[in-house]
Amino acid sequence: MAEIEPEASLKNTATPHWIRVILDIPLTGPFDYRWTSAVPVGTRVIVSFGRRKLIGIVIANPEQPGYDVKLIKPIEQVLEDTEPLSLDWLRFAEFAADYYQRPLGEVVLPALPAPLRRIAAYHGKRSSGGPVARLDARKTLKRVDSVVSTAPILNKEQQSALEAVTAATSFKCFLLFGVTGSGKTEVYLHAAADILKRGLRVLLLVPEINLTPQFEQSLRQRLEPVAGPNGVAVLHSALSDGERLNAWLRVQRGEARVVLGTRLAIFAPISDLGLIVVDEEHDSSYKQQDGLRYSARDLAVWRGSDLNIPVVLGSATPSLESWAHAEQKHYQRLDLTERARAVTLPTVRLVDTRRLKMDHGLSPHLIQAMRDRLENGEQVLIFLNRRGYAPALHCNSCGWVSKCSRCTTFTVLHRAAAGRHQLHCHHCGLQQRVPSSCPDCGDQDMQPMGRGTQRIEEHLSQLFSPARVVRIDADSTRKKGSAQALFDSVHAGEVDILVGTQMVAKGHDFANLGLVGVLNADAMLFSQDFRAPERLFAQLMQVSGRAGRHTGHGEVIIQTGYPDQPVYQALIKHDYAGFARFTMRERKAALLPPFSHQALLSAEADDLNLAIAFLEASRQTAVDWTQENFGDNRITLYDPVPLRIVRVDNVCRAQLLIEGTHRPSLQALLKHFLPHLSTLPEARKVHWQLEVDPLEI
Ligand SMILES: Nc1ncnc2c1ncn2[C@@H]1O[C@H](COP(=O)(O)OP(=O)(O)OP(=O)(O)O)[C@@H](O)[C@H]1O
Ligand SMILES: [Zn+2]
Repeated sequence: MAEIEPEASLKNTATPHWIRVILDIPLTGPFDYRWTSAVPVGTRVIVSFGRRKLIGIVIANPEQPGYDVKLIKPIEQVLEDTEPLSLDWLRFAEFAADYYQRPLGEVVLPALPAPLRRIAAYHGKRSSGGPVARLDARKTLKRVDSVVSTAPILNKEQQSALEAVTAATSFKCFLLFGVTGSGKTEVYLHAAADILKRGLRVLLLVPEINLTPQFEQSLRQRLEPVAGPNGVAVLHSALSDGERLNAWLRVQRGEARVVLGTRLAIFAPISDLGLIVVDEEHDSSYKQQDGLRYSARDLAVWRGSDLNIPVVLGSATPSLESWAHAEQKHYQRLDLTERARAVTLPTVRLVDTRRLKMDHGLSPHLIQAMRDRLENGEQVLIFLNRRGYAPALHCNSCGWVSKCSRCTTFTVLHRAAAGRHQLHCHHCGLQQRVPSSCPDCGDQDMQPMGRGTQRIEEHLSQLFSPARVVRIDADSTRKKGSAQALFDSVHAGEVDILVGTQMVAKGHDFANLGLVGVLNADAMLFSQDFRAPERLFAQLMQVSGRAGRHTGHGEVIIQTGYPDQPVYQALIKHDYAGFARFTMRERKAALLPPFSHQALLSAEADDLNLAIAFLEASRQTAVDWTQENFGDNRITLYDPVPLRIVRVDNVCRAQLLIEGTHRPSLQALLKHFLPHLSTLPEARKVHWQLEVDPLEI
């Protein structure tokens, strides 16, 4: 740690000045350059590196360079079109780099909008002064008229949650544990307004923005009267480079006082921060799945503690990690036990499918309940977490099943335009024509195997004709804005039956939706991943929570072949706490998180044996080191294993799980062991990466 040295440097008057710079390259830095004067820490500079020119960030002005003076090149250009990155922001990035075991340059530079780190944006033919100058020249600030909005009066529970949050004048982490529809959003909005009135700023993280544009809209309406017109900036990965740069600059320049964003917004260069909110804190989209594999939720807690400000984590189904913190009183729990609109939680019913005659995957109970609701003018949601027409195509005479040639998976049958079908691999993207006869036996009796959202949509349209059926999943929402249009039509009452994947479960406040039907929930029940029941519970609780939000009397029907499973039994009672107690006991017995900490080393190679050999050698290195340094078995190194889907796009994958009950020891091992891995002879033919606190195993 402490590579960044803000103080020492600028006093140094000797020339030339040595400038220490980090770059986004896989080599261990930092790198020293010279310049005619001191350069403030956090400044972006253009330097040459080998034959390339790169944009880097100044982290120190050392008195002496780190290597031979003769080798040190001058900086090419000091970029002054933005303020230097602030010291507290750099400290935050340094923590992330250290914790997730990545070089600082690979954390800091990717966190900036692309034009600020891309050399072509400055040296290209049409760069005219760089991206910031170009943007400022073009910018005509659109004035948004602030609408005075009507905030509902908080109920007692909301009010006391709000008071707890706004009373915190130093770091405190709150777990806002509120049932679905309990009005957590209102608590965030009121708390945010209070913080803004004190002249401070607010960061609000949500799992998804594109799916809930209404949320962005109501946030603007409610907070712009306090934050100022254009006082809200939105940051997420679907923005264009220009939009992202614009929002980022507004945040850095202090024009935007509220930042609403997805996980990447945790790296927003926001100063005078007074509150961080993480909505749906259990959601796995807070975890970045490539590059720097960070958890924005965990980083939010660190940032809050570093800045000494309150942090609010909200959920109806908190992660067991956060729940454990609350149990141990590290976090303060704030409970919202009732729905804000004074309506009841939905009734959850399990339909045991084992002895039933099903119609295209639908039980008679579900069909009848749908009829009743539709007749009553209410909307129905059918939840099935499986897109496509059918999970595979199958030959009835020889048993052949459609498989991907590049991955160890089935290919999924999709209905393409004009009713034609295609086979898609959901892992590598391969698309194939449907064979007219079985490739193995030549028989023409090929049938779809199982059901996806498209097939259910097709069947429901026939069964409930003329009801208006709409499907919302990754396929039906590929075009920009199409998800919003589809959700708008649901809110406008132009849809009777909504079929969807987990996209429909998150955060939507449907006014007229009375019934939720859940198909094929069991698929997640017997996964090898120890977190599968936790995820299943959260998902089903979320989707159930869409029923009866405004009018009450909502109903949820879960079709299952295993009604006795604890997950389902807890769901019918809306008993998150009971589920958590049960699951926590299991985790404790097996010493799994949150009772231990994990890291996952994964390796990819053309040949599975190469990946395993590398992991085996890595394991040995780690075993030797822990024996020598700890002399005990406080760290467990499991055997390397192939991934469940071992080959994807012709690359074989395996992983090594490292586990320890004492986080600092685990961190010490990782720190020691990573630099050795690339020197292992077995490393030559593999790609490897390390993930700290993996969510999926
Ligand atoms: N104090 C209040 N009085 C009346 N209505 C309220 C109040 N607070 C919130 N609401 C309304 O209750 C509904 C549910 O609120 P909200 O969507 O914030 O719940 P939530 O806790 O985020 O739920 P979920 O976790 O299911 O997404 C919304 O329609 C909201 O406008
Ligand atoms: Zn494939």
